[in-house]
Amino acid sequence: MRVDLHELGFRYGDGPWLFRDVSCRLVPGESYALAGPSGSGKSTLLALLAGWLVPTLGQVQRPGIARVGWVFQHPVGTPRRTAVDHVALPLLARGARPARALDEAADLLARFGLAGVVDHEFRALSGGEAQRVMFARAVAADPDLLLLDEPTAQLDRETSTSINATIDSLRSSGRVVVVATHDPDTQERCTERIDLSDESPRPS
Ligand SMILES: Nc1ncnc2c1ncn2[C@@H]1O[C@H](COP(=O)(O)OP(=O)(O)OP(=O)(O)O)[C@@H](O)[C@H]1O
Repeated sequence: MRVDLHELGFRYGDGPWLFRDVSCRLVPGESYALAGPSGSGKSTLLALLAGWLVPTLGQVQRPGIARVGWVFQHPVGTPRRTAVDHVALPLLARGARPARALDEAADLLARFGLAGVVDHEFRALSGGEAQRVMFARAVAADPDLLLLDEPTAQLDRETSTSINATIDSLRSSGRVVVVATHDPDTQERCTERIDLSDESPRPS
């Protein structure tokens, strides 16, 4: 199980190149901080890793990756569905019984510091809470490749620290984790860095 990027390049239409010649191998057990200034193409690279966009140049190969989880910076949920229902859904899809799925979903939400909003409707959540609900939902789906877009941008320091610890434990549980982030603490906590801002060395 791995993700291979071969001489990857991308531009939207005939716009400027966001990046070119990105080659690296992403493996389980590591977490990759995708760094670079605003507009450098971090979210675009996540979309390429997810297979939602087709590279302009080069290739993305994902041998052994069956499930991809992607947590957006500005998540969209079902407004009147509760937080716990959002997280229970992938557990039900994986065959859990309803009562068990709800219990597990509530436990996951507690792990993300959301015990207090388990029964709140999605539309009543703050931006940071909504994103963490979707993070918990992505984890519930047991992804091989987990893509996170600015997971700490909307959080206070204490919650960010806890999210960074969660990212690290997901990494060590044998998934490929890629985090687009401006947060120096998240970048520090990740085991590898892919920098879209310059020609700094990239993991091979
Ligand atoms: N669908 C699109 N069509 C044309 N240009 C786009 C499209 N999506 C993004 N862009 C442009 O591509 C560039 C890279 O966008 P992207 O969202 O990947 O950057 P980013 O590094 O994630 O930025 P940020 O840190 O602000 O989230 C930006 O200049 C953006 O305006």
